[in-house]
Amino acid sequence: MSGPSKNPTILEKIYAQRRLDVEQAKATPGTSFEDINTYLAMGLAPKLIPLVPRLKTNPSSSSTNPSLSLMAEIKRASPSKGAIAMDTNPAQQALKYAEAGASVISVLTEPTWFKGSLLDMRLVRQAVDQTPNRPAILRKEFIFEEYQIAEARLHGADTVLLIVAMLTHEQLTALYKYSCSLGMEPLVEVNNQTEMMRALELGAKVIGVNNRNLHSFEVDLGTTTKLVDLVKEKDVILCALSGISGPQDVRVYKEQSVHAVLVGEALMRAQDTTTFIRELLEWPA
Ligand SMILES: O=C(O)c1ccccc1NCC(=O)[C@H](O)[C@H](O)COP(=O)(O)O
Repeated sequence: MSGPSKNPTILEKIYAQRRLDVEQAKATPGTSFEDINTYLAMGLAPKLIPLVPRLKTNPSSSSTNPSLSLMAEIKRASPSKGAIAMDTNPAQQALKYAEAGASVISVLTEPTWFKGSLLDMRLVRQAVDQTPNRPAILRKEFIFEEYQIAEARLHGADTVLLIVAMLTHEQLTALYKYSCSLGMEPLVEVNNQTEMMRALELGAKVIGVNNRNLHSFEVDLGTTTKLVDLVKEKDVILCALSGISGPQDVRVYKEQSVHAVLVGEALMRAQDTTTFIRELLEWPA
C-alpha cells in the first residue's frame, strides 16, 4: 500500500494500525517470528484441512440441485456498522455454523475496528475440531507480512485472506507462495476487473469478490456478477463476499454459477442461526 495520504481511507487507517500491531507482536518475547517458526517446526500447529475440497462440499452438494457453499463469519463489529453482536460467544457461534453445514468459518482477528483476536480464532478452531467434516478456518485479517500467515497457521487456521488492493505485485506473489508452502491455499480478495486479473495471474484457486468497496464502504451485490465471466471455464472457486442477507441474493448467484457466499452481519444478527442458514442457502432440512 502506498505512503500516508491526507485523507486516509478506512483501509489505509487499518493498514497503518496493523503495521504497528505486528511490529509490537514481533518484538514481544515468545512471539517473535523466530519463535513462531520454532513452534511450527516443532509441529505445534493443529492439523489442517485443504480449502478447495472443503469448499466443494455442503449439505446440498450430493443432491440433484446443489446450492452454494457457505463461508460463515464471526464478526462482532465493523468499521461501517460499529457494534454488531458484541455479546456473541465466538466458540458457541462457530459450533452453530459447523452444525448447520458451513464449509468455512471466517474469523475476523483485527482488534480495533472488528473487536476480534487470534484467541477468538483459536477457540473457534478448538470448538469445531471434533465435529464431523469440520469447516475450514479462515483468518480474516489485513495481511501484509509472512509473520501474520505463520501466526495464523500456529493458531489453527486452514486458510488466510489476501486482499489484492492492499498489496503490491511482489507482496501478493510472495505471500501467496508462503501461505501455500504452509499448506494453506489462500482466499484471494478482489473488487474489480484489474484486481481479478491479478488474482488469476497469480494462479489463485479460490477468489472472493468483495461486494463492499473497502475505501467507500459502498455495497453493490452486482460487483460479483460483473466479474463472473472472467473465471468461466477456469479451475477457480468463485465466492461472493459481503452484503448478502437473504435467499434472493443467493439465488441470483446460483444462477451465475458462483460457488460460495461469505456472510457476516446477517448471520451474527439472526435470531435462529440454523434456520437462517438453511433458508439462506435453500439447503435440504
Ligand atoms: O465490514 C466492514 O465494514 C469492512 C470495512 C472495511 C474493511 C473490511 C470490512 N469488512 C470485512 C469483510 O470483508 C466483511 O466482514 C465480510 O465480507 C462479510 O460482510 P457482511 O456479510 O456484509 O457482514
